[in-house]
Amino acid sequence: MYLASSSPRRRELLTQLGLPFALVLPQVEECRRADEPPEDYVERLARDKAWAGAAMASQPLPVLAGDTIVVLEGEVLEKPRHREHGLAMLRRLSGRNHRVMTAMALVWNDRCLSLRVETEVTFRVLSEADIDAYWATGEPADKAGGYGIQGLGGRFVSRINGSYSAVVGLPLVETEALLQQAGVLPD
Ligand SMILES: Cc1cn([C@H]2C[C@H](O)[C@@H](COP(=O)(O)OP(=O)(O)OP(=O)(O)O)O2)c(=O)[nH]c1=O
Repeated sequence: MYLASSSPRRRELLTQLGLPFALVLPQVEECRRADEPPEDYVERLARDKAWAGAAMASQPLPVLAGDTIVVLEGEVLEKPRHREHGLAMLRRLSGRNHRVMTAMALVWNDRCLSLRVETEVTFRVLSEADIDAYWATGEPADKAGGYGIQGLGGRFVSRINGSYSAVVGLPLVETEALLQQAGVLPD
């Protein structure tokens, strides 16, 4: 199969499912439509990435793609555009709960199956020094919500309710079930 993703985290997680895959790297514009609910947006992006990946694939094999967003009080926090944006995101996440939504899509035989997983994450209160020092590590820059639970950002997370692998970018249990449903993996 193919994984349509440039994310090293998705690559590592998919490896945990134990099936061989090749990469395709489609470019999909990530732009939320006016009034598009976050739930629909994240799933649309995953589907767009999978279809774009299928259009590039050189062999007729299944194509898997995903998207992750952070949602705070109905607002979508994507990747920080610059330092101030990243710092502002971390200030907003400080001492509060947010939801991480990850959608996965699989295109196979001209059909697309998709799913969405939601996880609740609680941050401890962050000081300005915490936020400054974390930004300076470079870790937040390419991550939805401006943090990585699997890295240095993990020390800000006081509680998680849901799937850890979904927060990192690829929900293992649900993705395995999706691949089984499509017949890519045996039941
Ligand atoms: C919240 C959170 C996000 N992330 C990452 C997962 C995703 O890689 C990234 C969100 O961006 P995405 O747009 O979902 O993915 P991507 O651009 O990195 O890769 P691609 O579209 O090519 O598949 O944020 C973490 O690694 N850890 C976390 O704790």
